[in-house]
Amino acid sequence: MTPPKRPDGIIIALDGPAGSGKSSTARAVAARLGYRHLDSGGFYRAITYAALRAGIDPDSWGSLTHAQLDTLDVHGHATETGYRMTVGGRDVSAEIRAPEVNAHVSQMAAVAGVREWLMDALREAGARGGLVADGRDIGTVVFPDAELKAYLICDPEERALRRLREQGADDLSTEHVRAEAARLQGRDQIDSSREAAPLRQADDAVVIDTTQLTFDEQVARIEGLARERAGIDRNADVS
Ligand SMILES: Nc1ncnc2c1ncn2[C@@H]1O[C@H](COP(=O)(O)OP(=O)(O)OP(=O)(O)O)[C@@H](O)[C@H]1O
Ligand SMILES: Nc1ccn([C@H]2C[C@H](O)[C@@H](COP(=O)(O)O)O2)c(=O)n1
Repeated sequence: MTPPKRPDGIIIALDGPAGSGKSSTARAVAARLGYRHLDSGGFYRAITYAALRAGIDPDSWGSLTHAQLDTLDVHGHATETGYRMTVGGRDVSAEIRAPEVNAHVSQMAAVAGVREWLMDALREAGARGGLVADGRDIGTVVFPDAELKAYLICDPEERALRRLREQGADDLSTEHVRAEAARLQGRDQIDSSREAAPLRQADDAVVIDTTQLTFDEQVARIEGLARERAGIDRNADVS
């Protein structure tokens, strides 16, 4: 097995539709390997939050210039385990998960200029390796040379149920679950049909259907593949 060509370890790319388990799995795999987790959706969310807060009309987002994006003062700060998003120097970890951001983030992520503007920051995070990055285009565009690519899929109603449970929803009726599944599929439709870096499976990705898996099973599966690709045994240091 060829040793990793990056000083801190391999890059693991996790892509897939909304709510398929990417971020939670990426965080857990990173913790097990002692790697950093990059939640790339958090960057798109922080830009969306900043633009809404600045009162920029969503209908004009398509023509945002790099200079305008700079003035939004959006930054991702590396921590021991991942990245913390700030806007205007303030931590916005909670704000970027708000319903208003959920409703608009796919629109922002479809803007080619925004994606270009963000690319350096995302690639910088992987410069030394030792990274588990999740998103929609990580294995296809951001890190096409990632040593391990996994594409997570899951039945829409199961994704909806998991999302509603995560939010502590009282109403888990079929009707409510189906409505949430439709919302998730609406986001998938925008993410996969846009011109700029659409959501799609990389040719060399391992597809993992999480519908029937427990969380621990999917984490163990990816951890195992990562250890194989990094050429290290289970008990050894992965870096
Ligand atoms: N196998 C599983 N069994 C049960 N729950 C799971 C499983 N995998 C993930 N989850 C839960 O599903 C929810 C969605 O997972 P997560 O946020 O990781 O998805 P995601 O793909 O990153 O979503 P998004 O694209 O919207 O950011 C979380 O509450 C997570 O804990
Ligand atoms: N690499 C990425 C990451 C995210 N997006 C889009 C997809 C969603 O519309 C939005 C938020 O992502 P989430 O936090 O729900 O994973 O950002 C993308 O286009 N490319």
